[in-house]
This record gives sequence, C-alpha cells and structure tokens, in this order.
Amino acid sequence: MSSLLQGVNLYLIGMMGVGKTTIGRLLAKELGYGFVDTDDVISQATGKSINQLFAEVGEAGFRKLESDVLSQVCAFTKLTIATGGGIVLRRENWGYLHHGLIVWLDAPVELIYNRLAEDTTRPLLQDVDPKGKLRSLLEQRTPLYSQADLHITVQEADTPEDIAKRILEAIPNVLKPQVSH
Ligand SMILES: Nc1ncnc2c1ncn2[C@@H]1O[C@H](COP(=O)(O)OP(=O)(O)OP(=O)(O)O)[C@@H](O)[C@H]1O
Ligand SMILES: O=C(O)C1=C[C@@H](O)[C@@H](O)[C@H](O)C1
Ligand SMILES: [Mg+2]
Repeated sequence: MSSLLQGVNLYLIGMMGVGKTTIGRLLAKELGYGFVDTDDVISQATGKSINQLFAEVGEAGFRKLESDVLSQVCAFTKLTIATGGGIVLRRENWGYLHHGLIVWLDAPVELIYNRLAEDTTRPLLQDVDPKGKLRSLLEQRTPLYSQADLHITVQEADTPEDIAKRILEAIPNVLKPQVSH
C-alpha cells in the first residue's frame, strides 16, 4: 500500500470527535508515514490551547493560523494529517488539501455527541445546546466534507482499527494519477 501511495499525504477531515487524530495515528503507523495533527501544531507553535486561542484571537484568528500550518505541512510527503474539524471552511485550504488524498470520516451527531459530552477542549461546543450546535455545524459543513476523495461512514461499533483497515482497502480505488516531472 505504501508503495502504491508513492508518498502522497493522507488528509483526514470531518467533524470534531469523529476520530481523525486516533485513526490518523494508526494509518501513519501502518503506512510507515509521519503523523501530524494541525490542532497540535497550532498549540505547540503558539504555546496556547485551542480554547485559549479562540478566546484571544477569535475563530477568524484561529482559522488564519490553521491555514498557515496547512500550507507548510503540505510541502512535505509521507504524512498522515489529522486536520481540525473546520479546516474545510476556508476556500484556500482546499488548494492545499488537494495536494494529497482527502478522507472524510463521517459519523452521526449522536455518536459524536456521546464521545465529546465530557470533553471541554472544543470551544465551539461550549454552547447551551451542544447537540444542536453539532447538528447545525454538520449540516453547514456536509457539502464541504463531501468534496473529499473518500467518504468513510463511522458507526458506534467500529473500532479505530476497523476504520483504518477500511480506509486502506479503499485507497487503491481513489488514487489520483501522479504528475511526473
Ligand atoms: N472508533 C472509535 N471508537 C471509540 N472511541 C473512539 C473512536 N475513535 C475515536 N475515539 C475516541 O473519541 C474521542 C475523539 O477522538 P479524536 O480526538 O481522534 O477525534 P478528532 O476527530 O481528532 O477530533 P477533533 O477534530 O476535535 O480534533 C477520543 O476520546 C478517542 O479516543
Ligand atoms: O470543528 C471545528 O471547527 C473545530 C475542531 C477542532 O479540531 C479544533 O480545530 C477547533 O476546536 C475547531
Ligand atoms: Mg483531532
């Protein structure tokens, strides 16, 4: 599989809590790739948590940082990249994402809500109605997530290993022809 991919990066997109970080790590291990999480890079580079950044520079400031990180990451090869849930919102990000293969992890709102109910690290869920917020974010973003090369549906009973295996099996069907120089 690794040789079939020829170093092409895998970008995992999808709602917060769907498993991009968890599955991204597994895929990297399986492929002998490096692993990058854009949220973690932003936190490490700024020395601030995502919550702190949202409070200090707002969502717009955070999105700018996210695009900066993505533009730098996509210069490298042999990476699996877990992105922030809102990376699909900025049009310029798609130019970077399309350098690699884009995998959309898609789970029902109920599943995501159950996973993140105790988690306070997602600023957009600090809402009086977090489930309603998740529902409206997913509705707003579905047309954007749909632009991925691969759509993987995640169910409650799927283990991270099951999902990683399914992604690896589906990749040969969606590989793009590589431009030779
Ligand atoms: N298939 C799975 N089955 C059970 N739990 C899972 C699965 N995938 C992820 N989790 C758990 O769900 C939580 C969220 O997963 P993770 O952090 O990987 O999501 P994410 O998509 O990276 O979220 P974010 O966009 O907010 O960074 C974690 O506690 C993780 O351990
Ligand atoms: O869905 C979102 O907009 C976000 C998801 C997280 O990964 C973080 O990038 C941040 O909490 C915003
Ligand atoms: Mg993550």
